[in-house]
Amino acid sequence: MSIEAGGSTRPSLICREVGARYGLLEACRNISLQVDPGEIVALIGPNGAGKTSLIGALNGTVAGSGEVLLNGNNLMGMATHRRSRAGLATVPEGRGLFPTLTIGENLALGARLAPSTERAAAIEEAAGRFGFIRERWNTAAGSLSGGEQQMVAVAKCLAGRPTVLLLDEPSQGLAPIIVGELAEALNGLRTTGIAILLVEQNQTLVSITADRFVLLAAGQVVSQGGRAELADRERMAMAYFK
Ligand SMILES: Nc1ncnc2c1ncn2[C@@H]1O[C@H](COP(=O)(O)OP(=O)(O)OP(=O)(O)O)[C@@H](O)[C@H]1O
Repeated sequence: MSIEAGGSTRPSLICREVGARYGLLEACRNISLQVDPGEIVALIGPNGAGKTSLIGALNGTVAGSGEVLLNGNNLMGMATHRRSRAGLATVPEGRGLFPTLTIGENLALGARLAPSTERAAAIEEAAGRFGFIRERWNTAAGSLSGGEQQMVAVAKCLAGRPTVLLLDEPSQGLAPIIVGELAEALNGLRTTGIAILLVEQNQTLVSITADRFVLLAAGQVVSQGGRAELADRERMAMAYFK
């Protein structure tokens, strides 16, 4: 499926039978899922379920198998930087910022993935999504709070005008009020048509952002569902969240 966003047709992220391995250890296998434009899909599951490994197989930082289809191309087998160029952006668990560079410099680096004629506008747009960014433009990223760093990391990815955003545990270490701000920002990205795959163990963030969830356990998909099931907070909390 694809929708019109910002005047252009956006593709879905389609994963077919994706696996990830570390040598002989198979961290996940046969994962098939789809994230449509403007959709937020939460990848949930207990510690060690294989969520981060799946993200790695998608972006090329972990050995992967299967198909990762975006815009008619199979990204599996491509080098990581080529997958980024193809529109797949990742905010990794450690956030991936350059701590000694300023916010502005980090966004400028992110924008290098956007076509050169679009970079200035892409930076402007990404910065505008988070209130504090403009005010603290010349501040070193490493001196920001955890929540601010998380938002700058998202903005850095957005500056590259990606089609798909992979987010690995963005709420980790953040105060509840900051998680709320992050949720608001993620929900605000729907209108851009970006497809978001959100690895998350924070039940609040998942329940207020995700359109659908995919539940992994022991490296396999054991359940999938929509908002209705996500709303069953108690069952989810008892079974799968920290
Ligand atoms: N670099 C690595 N080398 C070897 N095995 C690894 C490596 N990273 C993860 N694993 C193993 O792969 C399996 C899946 O781990 P993974 O980190 O993907 O799970 P997860 O669902 O993201 O868990 P968590 O929520 O704790 O991050 C686990 O058995 C883990 O021990």
